Amino acid sequence: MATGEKESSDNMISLGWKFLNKETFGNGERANYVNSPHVIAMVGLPARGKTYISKKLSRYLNWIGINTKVFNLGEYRRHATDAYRSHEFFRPDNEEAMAIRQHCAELALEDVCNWLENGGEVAVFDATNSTRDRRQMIREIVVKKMGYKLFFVESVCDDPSIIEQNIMEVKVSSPDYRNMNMDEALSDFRLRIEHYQERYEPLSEELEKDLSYMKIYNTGEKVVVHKHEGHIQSRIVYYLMNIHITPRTIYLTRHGESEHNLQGLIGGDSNLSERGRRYAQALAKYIDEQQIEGLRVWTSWLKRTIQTVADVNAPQERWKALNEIDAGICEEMTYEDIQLRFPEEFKARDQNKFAYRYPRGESYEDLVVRLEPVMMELERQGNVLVVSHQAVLRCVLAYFLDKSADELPYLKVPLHTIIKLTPVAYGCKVEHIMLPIHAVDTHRAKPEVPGQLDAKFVGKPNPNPAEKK
Ligand SMILES: O=P(O)(O)OC[C@H]1O[C@@](CO)(OP(=O)(O)O)[C@@H](O)[C@@H]1O
Repeated sequence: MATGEKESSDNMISLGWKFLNKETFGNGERANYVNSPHVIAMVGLPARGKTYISKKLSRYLNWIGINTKVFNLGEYRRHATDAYRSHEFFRPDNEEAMAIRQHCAELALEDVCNWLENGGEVAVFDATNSTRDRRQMIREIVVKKMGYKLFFVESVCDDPSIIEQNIMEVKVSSPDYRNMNMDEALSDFRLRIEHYQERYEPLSEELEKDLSYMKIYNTGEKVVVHKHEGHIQSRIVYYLMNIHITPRTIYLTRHGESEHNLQGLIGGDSNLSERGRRYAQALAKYIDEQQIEGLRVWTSWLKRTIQTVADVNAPQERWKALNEIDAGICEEMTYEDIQLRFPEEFKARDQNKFAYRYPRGESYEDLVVRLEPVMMELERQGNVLVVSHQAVLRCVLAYFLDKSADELPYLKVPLHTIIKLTPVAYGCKVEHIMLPIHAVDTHRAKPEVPGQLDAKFVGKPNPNPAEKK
C-alpha cells in the first residue's frame, strides 16, 4: 500500500465529515470542506465581544483546516482617518464621518471578496453592522453579486459587568486611545456606544426573515439560530455554543520520561523510567501546591500518562483520543531504524510532516480530526490538566496559540515541563514551568535536507525492531 493511504472503510468513519468534499489526505493539501466561500458578518454594539468571537472562531476554523481570515473594519477606519477624533466621529448626524465609514465598509468588503476569490474559504467581517441598511448592503455584495454564503452572528449583551470588563480589557488600550488617559478613554468610549445605540437595529425575525443568523445573548446564556444552512454554519453554531469566557487555566504536560524515550523508541506503551516516576511525584506536588479549584485531569489510555498522574489528587478521565500519534509500521522503532529500513518514508515525512501519514498509522492532520471533540469539551470546561504526548500536545498548543499547519509538527513540548495556558484578551498567556528532573530530549527539528538525522538520534538502532503490527 502506498504511503498516505489508509486501508479500511473505517477511515470514512474516523475522519468523519471531512470526507464530504474531499477524497484524499496525506497528499500535502489540507481538507477542503467548504463548497462555496462563506462570509460571517458580526453584528452588535461596541464592546460586545465581536472581535473576541471573530478571532476565536477564525483560530478554530483554521485549526480544523478551513482557510479563514478576519477583516476588522476598525482597522480600515483607522487607516482612512489618520487619527481618532473622539466619539464625535460616531455621531449618526456626522455626515462627513458617515461617508468615510461607508467607504471603509465598501473597501473592507472588496478585500473580503478578493481574498475569497483567491482561495480563502471563510472571511469573518468584524464590524458592528448594526443597521438593517448596512446588512442589506453586505447581502447585495456577498450573496447577490458574488454568490457566497452569508451568516450573521450577533452578540447581544445587556449585562453591565461583561460590557465593563470588555471595555477595560481591550478597549482602553485600543490604538484609538493612544494619546488619552484611561478615564478620558473610558468616558469617550461610553459615548461612542451611545451613538451606536441611537441607530442600532438588532437582527429581526420579522424584518430580516431571509437572513441566516445566530444571536448570542450575554456570552451564551441564550442562543437563537435562524435559518442556518449547511455544514460550515452548523459547525460554527456548535462551536460558538460551547465556548465561554469564565477565567480558567489549562495545564498541559507530557507524561514523565518513559522507558521508550530513554531508548529513543517512538510510540508503544512502555512504563515510566525512574526519572519519569520522579517527575510524576513532582507533578503531583506542584498541582497540590497550586490549589486549583475544580481541577479535572485528563490522560490518554497509555500507561505512561496514567502512571504520571497516579498521585495527582483530582478527578481523572481517560481519553483514547489523547493517545499518541499512531506510527503504524514504524511503531517502536528509533528514528534511525526508520531511516535505515524505510528511507523514502523517512524523507517523505520531513518533506511535509503535517500531512504525512505513517503507513497503517496516522498523520498530524489525522490527529487534529481525532482531537476535535477533545478541544470542544476543553472549551466547555474550567480548570483542566491534560497529560498526553508530544505529537498530540503539539496539536493542542497549535489550537491555543494559533499556529499554522507548517509550524505545528515542530512546536516544542519538552518532557518534564508544564505548559500553563491562561486566556487573556484575545489570546492566551503561555508559561513554561520546568520541574527540575532531567529527561532526554525527544525533539527532532526540521532538518535542512529531508531525511537527514542529527547526531542526537544516531547510534542507538533498536536491536529488535517491531514487525508490522
Ligand atoms: O512527530 P514526532 O516529532 O516524531 O514526535 C512524535 C513522537 O514523540 C514521541 C517520543 O518520541 O512521543 P511521546 O514520548 O510523548 O509518546 C513518540 O511516541 C512519537 O511518535
